Amino acid sequence: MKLEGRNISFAYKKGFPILNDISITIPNDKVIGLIGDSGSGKSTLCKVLSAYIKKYEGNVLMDNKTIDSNGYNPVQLIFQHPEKTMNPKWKMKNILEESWIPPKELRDTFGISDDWLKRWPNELSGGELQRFAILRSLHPKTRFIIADEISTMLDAVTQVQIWDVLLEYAKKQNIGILAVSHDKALLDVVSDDVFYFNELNNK
Ligand SMILES: Nc1ncnc2c1ncn2[C@@H]1O[C@H](COP(=O)(O)OP(=O)(O)OP(=O)(O)O)[C@@H](O)[C@H]1O
Repeated sequence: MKLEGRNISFAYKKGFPILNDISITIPNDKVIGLIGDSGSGKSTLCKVLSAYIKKYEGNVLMDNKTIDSNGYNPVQLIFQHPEKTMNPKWKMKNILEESWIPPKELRDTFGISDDWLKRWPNELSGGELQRFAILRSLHPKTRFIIADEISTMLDAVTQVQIWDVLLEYAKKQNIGILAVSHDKALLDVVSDDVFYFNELNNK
Protein backbone atom coordinates (compact mmCIF):
# COMPACT_ATOMS: atom_id res chain seq x y z
CA MET A 1 0.00 0.00 0.00
CA LYS A 2 1.17 3.55 -0.66
CA LEU A 3 0.02 7.11 -0.22
CA GLU A 4 0.85 9.40 -3.11
CA GLY A 5 0.66 13.09 -3.67
CA ARG A 6 0.78 13.48 -7.45
CA ASN A 7 1.59 16.81 -9.07
CA ILE A 8 0.20 18.83 -6.18
CA SER A 9 -0.02 22.60 -6.63
CA PHE A 10 -1.65 24.99 -4.20
CA ALA A 11 -1.87 28.70 -3.37
CA TYR A 12 -3.63 30.32 -0.39
CA LYS A 13 -3.84 33.46 -2.50
CA LYS A 14 -4.09 33.56 -6.27
CA GLY A 15 -0.74 34.38 -7.84
CA PHE A 16 1.24 33.35 -4.73
CA PRO A 17 1.83 29.62 -5.14
CA ILE A 18 3.13 27.68 -2.15
CA LEU A 19 3.15 24.15 -3.59
CA ASN A 20 4.36 23.75 -7.16
CA ASP A 21 3.82 20.42 -8.85
CA ILE A 22 5.00 18.37 -5.87
CA SER A 23 4.99 14.60 -6.07
CA ILE A 24 5.72 12.41 -3.07
CA THR A 25 5.15 8.73 -2.27
CA ILE A 26 4.86 7.23 1.21
CA PRO A 27 4.89 3.43 1.29
CA ASN A 28 3.04 1.89 4.24
CA ASP A 29 6.13 0.06 5.44
CA LYS A 30 8.36 3.14 5.55
CA VAL A 31 9.00 6.39 7.33
CA ILE A 32 9.66 9.20 4.87
CA GLY A 33 11.39 12.23 6.34
CA LEU A 34 10.75 15.73 5.01
CA ILE A 35 12.97 18.65 5.91
CA GLY A 36 12.88 22.23 4.70
CA ASP A 37 13.07 25.94 5.47
CA SER A 38 10.57 27.60 7.75
CA GLY A 39 7.62 28.91 5.77
CA SER A 40 8.44 26.87 2.68
CA GLY A 41 5.14 24.96 2.64
CA LYS A 42 5.72 21.69 4.49
CA SER A 43 2.67 22.05 6.75
CA THR A 44 0.59 23.04 3.74
CA LEU A 45 1.61 19.84 1.98
CA CYS A 46 0.73 17.87 5.14
CA LYS A 47 -2.73 19.47 5.13
CA VAL A 48 -3.28 18.56 1.47
CA LEU A 49 -2.21 14.95 2.02
CA SER A 50 -4.53 14.58 5.02
CA ALA A 51 -7.48 16.39 3.38
CA TYR A 52 -7.51 19.40 5.73
CA ILE A 53 -7.07 21.36 2.51
CA LYS A 54 -9.52 20.05 -0.05
CA LYS A 55 -9.14 22.37 -3.03
CA TYR A 56 -5.82 21.96 -4.79
CA GLU A 57 -4.44 20.88 -8.14
CA GLY A 58 -3.21 17.32 -8.53
CA ASN A 59 -4.21 14.14 -6.76
CA VAL A 60 -3.86 12.46 -3.40
CA LEU A 61 -4.16 8.73 -3.92
CA MET A 62 -4.05 5.68 -1.72
CA ASP A 63 -3.17 2.67 -3.83
CA ASN A 64 -3.99 4.66 -6.97
CA LYS A 65 -7.47 5.58 -5.75
CA THR A 66 -8.86 8.80 -4.32
CA ILE A 67 -9.72 8.56 -0.64
CA ASP A 68 -13.40 8.43 0.31
CA SER A 69 -14.07 11.70 2.10
CA ASN A 70 -17.20 10.40 3.83
CA GLY A 71 -15.79 7.71 6.08
CA TYR A 72 -12.91 7.67 8.57
CA ASN A 73 -9.83 9.32 7.09
CA PRO A 74 -7.06 6.68 6.89
CA VAL A 75 -4.54 9.52 6.58
CA GLN A 76 -4.23 11.12 10.00
CA LEU A 77 -2.44 14.41 10.60
CA ILE A 78 -0.71 15.02 13.93
CA PHE A 79 0.21 18.63 14.60
CA GLN A 80 3.03 20.26 16.50
CA HIS A 81 0.61 21.76 19.04
CA PRO A 82 -1.75 19.06 20.34
CA GLU A 83 -3.73 21.50 22.49
CA LYS A 84 -5.02 23.21 19.35
CA THR A 85 -6.78 20.03 18.25
CA MET A 86 -8.42 19.24 21.59
CA ASN A 87 -11.67 20.54 22.98
CA PRO A 88 -10.70 22.33 26.23
CA LYS A 89 -14.13 21.51 27.67
CA TRP A 90 -13.64 17.75 27.34
CA LYS A 91 -11.77 15.50 29.73
CA MET A 92 -8.87 13.54 28.26
CA LYS A 93 -10.76 10.24 28.32
CA ASN A 94 -13.43 11.68 26.02
CA ILE A 95 -10.85 13.37 23.80
CA LEU A 96 -9.06 10.06 23.32
CA GLU A 97 -12.13 7.88 23.00
CA GLU A 98 -13.83 10.20 20.54
CA SER A 99 -11.57 8.46 18.02
CA TRP A 100 -11.27 4.93 19.42
CA ILE A 101 -10.78 3.02 22.65
CA PRO A 102 -7.19 1.84 22.68
CA PRO A 103 -6.37 -1.18 24.84
CA LYS A 104 -4.88 -0.33 28.23
CA GLU A 105 -1.58 -2.01 27.31
CA LEU A 106 -1.18 0.38 24.39
CA ARG A 107 -1.99 3.33 26.65
CA ASP A 108 0.69 2.06 28.99
CA THR A 109 3.17 1.73 26.13
CA PHE A 110 2.58 5.39 25.37
CA GLY A 111 3.22 6.21 29.02
CA ILE A 112 -0.29 7.55 29.56
CA SER A 113 -1.21 7.11 33.22
CA ASP A 114 -4.82 6.28 34.16
CA ASP A 115 -4.93 9.41 36.28
CA TRP A 116 -4.44 11.64 33.23
CA LEU A 117 -7.69 10.39 31.68
CA LYS A 118 -9.65 12.30 34.32
CA ARG A 119 -7.91 15.60 33.64
CA TRP A 120 -8.70 18.54 31.38
CA PRO A 121 -6.26 19.33 28.53
CA ASN A 122 -4.88 22.37 30.38
CA GLU A 123 -3.87 20.11 33.27
CA LEU A 124 -1.31 18.21 31.19
CA SER A 125 2.09 19.17 29.77
CA GLY A 126 2.74 19.49 26.05
CA GLY A 127 4.52 16.14 25.97
CA GLU A 128 1.70 14.42 27.87
CA LEU A 129 -0.88 15.88 25.52
CA GLN A 130 1.13 14.85 22.49
CA ARG A 131 1.06 11.21 23.69
CA PHE A 132 -2.74 11.45 23.62
CA ALA A 133 -2.75 13.10 20.19
CA ILE A 134 -0.60 10.33 18.74
CA LEU A 135 -2.49 7.49 20.36
CA ARG A 136 -5.79 9.05 19.29
CA SER A 137 -4.62 9.04 15.67
CA LEU A 138 -3.77 5.32 15.73
CA HIS A 139 -7.36 4.14 15.18
CA PRO A 140 -7.33 0.65 13.60
CA LYS A 141 -8.41 2.16 10.27
CA THR A 142 -5.42 4.51 10.12
CA ARG A 143 -3.06 3.58 7.29
CA PHE A 144 -0.81 6.66 7.19
CA ILE A 145 0.36 9.18 9.75
CA ILE A 146 1.44 12.66 8.73
CA ALA A 147 3.59 13.79 11.63
CA ASP A 148 4.11 17.55 11.32
CA GLU A 149 6.81 18.57 13.81
CA ILE A 150 5.23 16.34 16.44
CA SER A 151 8.17 16.31 18.83
CA THR A 152 9.59 19.80 18.37
CA MET A 153 8.47 21.08 21.77
CA LEU A 154 9.64 18.04 23.71
CA ASP A 155 12.88 17.43 25.56
CA ALA A 156 15.31 14.95 24.01
CA VAL A 157 14.36 12.04 26.28
CA THR A 158 10.60 12.41 25.72
CA GLN A 159 11.21 12.87 22.01
CA VAL A 160 13.02 9.54 21.78
CA GLN A 161 10.36 7.77 23.92
CA ILE A 162 7.49 9.02 21.81
CA TRP A 163 9.15 8.22 18.49
CA ASP A 164 10.15 4.76 19.71
CA VAL A 165 6.59 3.74 20.57
CA LEU A 166 5.13 5.33 17.46
CA LEU A 167 7.66 3.63 15.17
CA GLU A 168 7.18 0.27 16.82
CA TYR A 169 3.39 0.44 16.56
CA ALA A 170 3.50 1.69 12.95
CA LYS A 171 5.81 -1.12 11.94
CA LYS A 172 3.56 -3.73 13.55
CA GLN A 173 0.39 -2.33 11.96
CA ASN A 174 1.93 -1.45 8.58
CA ILE A 175 1.26 2.25 8.96
CA GLY A 176 3.34 4.52 6.74
CA ILE A 177 4.63 7.78 8.20
CA LEU A 178 5.59 11.14 6.74
CA ALA A 179 7.82 12.76 9.37
CA VAL A 180 8.24 16.52 8.94
CA SER A 181 10.91 18.25 10.99
CA HIS A 182 13.60 20.91 11.00
CA ASP A 183 15.78 18.47 12.88
CA LYS A 184 17.95 16.62 10.39
CA ALA A 185 19.52 14.47 13.11
CA LEU A 186 16.07 13.28 14.25
CA LEU A 187 14.95 12.53 10.69
CA ASP A 188 18.14 10.59 10.02
CA VAL A 189 17.31 8.37 13.00
CA VAL A 190 13.59 7.80 12.43
CA SER A 191 13.32 7.80 8.61
CA ASP A 192 14.08 5.28 5.90
CA ASP A 193 14.53 8.10 3.36
CA VAL A 194 14.79 11.87 3.83
CA PHE A 195 13.67 14.39 1.20
CA TYR A 196 14.38 18.11 1.02
CA PHE A 197 11.17 20.04 0.54
CA ASN A 198 12.77 22.57 -1.81
CA GLU A 199 13.93 19.79 -4.11
CA LEU A 200 10.38 18.43 -4.37
CA ASN A 201 8.85 21.87 -4.86
CA ASN A 202 9.40 22.83 -8.50
CA LYS A 203 9.66 26.60 -8.00
N1 LIG B 1 -4.12 29.70 6.19
C1 LIG B 1 -3.17 30.39 5.55
N2 LIG B 1 -3.51 31.48 4.81
C2 LIG B 1 -2.57 32.18 4.13
N3 LIG B 1 -1.26 31.87 4.13
C3 LIG B 1 -0.86 30.81 4.84
C4 LIG B 1 -1.80 30.02 5.59
N4 LIG B 1 -1.12 29.03 6.21
C5 LIG B 1 0.17 29.19 5.87
N5 LIG B 1 0.33 30.26 5.05
C6 LIG B 1 1.59 30.73 4.44
O1 LIG B 1 2.06 29.70 3.57
C7 LIG B 1 3.48 29.61 3.62
C8 LIG B 1 3.86 28.16 3.96
O2 LIG B 1 3.45 27.88 5.31
P1 LIG B 1 3.65 26.45 5.95
O3 LIG B 1 3.08 26.51 7.33
O4 LIG B 1 3.13 25.43 5.02
O5 LIG B 1 5.24 26.34 5.98
P2 LIG B 1 6.20 25.34 6.77
O6 LIG B 1 7.26 24.94 5.79
O7 LIG B 1 5.42 24.27 7.38
O8 LIG B 1 6.81 26.29 7.87
P3 LIG B 1 7.39 25.96 9.33
O9 LIG B 1 8.56 25.04 9.09
O10 LIG B 1 7.80 27.31 9.84
O11 LIG B 1 6.29 25.33 10.12
C9 LIG B 1 3.94 30.62 4.65
O12 LIG B 1 4.38 31.74 3.95
C10 LIG B 1 2.69 30.92 5.45
O13 LIG B 1 2.69 32.24 5.94
